[in-house]
Amino acid sequence: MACESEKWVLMVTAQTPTNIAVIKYWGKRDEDLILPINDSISVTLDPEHLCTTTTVAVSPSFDQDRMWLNGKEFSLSGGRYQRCLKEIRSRASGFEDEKKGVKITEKDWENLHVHISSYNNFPTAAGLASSAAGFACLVFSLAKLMNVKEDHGRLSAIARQGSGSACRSLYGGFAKWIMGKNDDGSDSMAVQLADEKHWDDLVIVIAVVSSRQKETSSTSGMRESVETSKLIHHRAKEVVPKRIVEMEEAIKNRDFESFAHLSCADSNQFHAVCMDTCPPIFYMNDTSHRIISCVEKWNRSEASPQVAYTFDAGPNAVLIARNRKAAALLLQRLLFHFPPRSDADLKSYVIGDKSILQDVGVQDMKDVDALPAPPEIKDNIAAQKYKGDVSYFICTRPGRGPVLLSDESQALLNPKTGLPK
Ligand SMILES: Nc1ncnc2c1ncn2[C@@H]1O[C@H](COP(=O)(O)OP(=O)(O)OP(=O)(O)O)[C@@H](O)[C@H]1O
Ligand SMILES: C[C@@](O)(CCOP(=O)(O)OP(=O)(O)O)CC(=O)O
Repeated sequence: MACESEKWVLMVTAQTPTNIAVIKYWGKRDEDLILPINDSISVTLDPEHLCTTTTVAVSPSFDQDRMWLNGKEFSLSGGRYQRCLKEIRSRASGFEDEKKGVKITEKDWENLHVHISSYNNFPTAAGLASSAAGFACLVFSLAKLMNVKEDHGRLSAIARQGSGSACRSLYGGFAKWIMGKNDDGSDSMAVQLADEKHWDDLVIVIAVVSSRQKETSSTSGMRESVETSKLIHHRAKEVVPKRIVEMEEAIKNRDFESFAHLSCADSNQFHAVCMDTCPPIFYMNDTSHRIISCVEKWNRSEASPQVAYTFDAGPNAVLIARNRKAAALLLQRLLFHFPPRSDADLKSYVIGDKSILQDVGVQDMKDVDALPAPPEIKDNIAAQKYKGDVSYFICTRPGRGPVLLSDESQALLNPKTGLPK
C-alpha cells in the first residue's frame, strides 16, 4: 500500500434507479441468501425522477467502515450490509494511480476501510423501493471503487443479498430476476430483457397515497406468507412460471393489452396472497381500491386497456399508461377524483415530468376544480371526490440502469477528508 501517512482519498460516485415489479417477487426459499420461490420481472423507473446517488471512498486514513444515508450517520452493522461489503471485498482487484500516488494491492482491500454516503431523491422507506435502488447503488459503486471485474449479472447476485428486489435495479428498461436452482444462490441473478429505448411510449404515473408507515415490512410479510398461505405455493408453482413466459413475450412485442392484463392480475394475486396469510396482511387501503376501480372502469369502456396498475407492499399505485395521451387522460381522471387539498399548489402535487400537465390541460387549481367527471361514470357515487387522499403524483417513464458520475461536484463526500460534504 502507498505510504500509510499519505492522506489520499479515492472516490467513486454512482447513480442507480429504482424498479417496480410487474410480476412480483414474494416469498423466499432461503432467508439468509435471499433466494426467491419464483422468477420476477420489473420495469426500471427513470432515475431523473427516482434514484439513489452513492459516493464510496477509501483511504488509509479511515479507521472504520462508515455510512451516511440522506445526510445522517447510519449503522452498517446489519447483516445485509455486511454481506454486500464482504462479497465485494472478496472480489476486489489491485489498483494504481501513479499521479495520485495511490497503489492498492488485492490483499490491501481486506484492511482498508470505506466511507459511504448515499442520498435518495425520493422519500426513503415510503413504499417507493428505496431499498432496491439503495442496495443496487451500494454494490455498483463499491464494485467500481474496488476494481471488481464482474459483469452486471454477478453484481446483481450480490445486490440481491442486500434486498431481493435490488438485483433488478442493475439494469435499465425491463429486467428479470431468475430465481435459480443452486443452494448457494450462484445462479439467482437478474438479466436485462430489453433496454429503456425498446418501449419508450410507456408513461408511468405513481400515486403516492397518504398513509402511516406500513406495519409489515416486505421481508417479514413474505416470510409469514410462505409459512401460512397455501395460495402462495400454488402461485409460485403453477401461476408465475406461465406468466413469466407471457410477460416476456408481451414486452418483446410491445403488446400493451397482454402487458396490462398480466401486470394487473399479478398485482391482484400478490395482494390476494397477503390476504391469504395468517394473520392477513393489508397493504392496499381504500384509496388504492378506488384507484383500481377508476382504472378498471375506464379500461372496460375502451376497446383495449389504456393503463396497467400494480401495487407493492404498500398503498401507493404505480400506473403504467400505454402512451402519453393515455397518461394525460389518466391524470385527468385521477385529479378529478383525488384533487389536492385546497391549500396545495399544483406544481408540488404533480412532480417528476410536470410537462404532462399541459397535455392534461390544467395550469392551476381552478382548472382542476373545473375538470369534468370521466365520461364512463354513470352514477353520482362513482363520481365522488376524495380530496387529500393522495399525497402527490410522480410522472415518470421507463429509465436507464446504473451510471458512474464522473463530475466531482456530484460526489457526496469531500474529496480531501472523505466525510460528507
Ligand atoms: N440509499 C440507500 N442506501 C443503502 N440502503 C438504503 C438506501 N435507501 C434505503 N436503504 C435501506 O432500505 C431501508 C428501507 O427499505 P424499506 O423496504 O423499508 O422501504 P422502501 O424500499 O423504500 O419501500 P418498499 O420496500 O415498501 O418499496 C432503509 O431503512 C435502509 O436500510
Ligand atoms: C412487493 C415487492 O416489492 C417485494 C419486494 O421485497 P424486498 O426486495 O423489499 O424484500 P427483501 O428481499 O426481503 O429485502 C415485490 C417485488 O419488488 O418484486
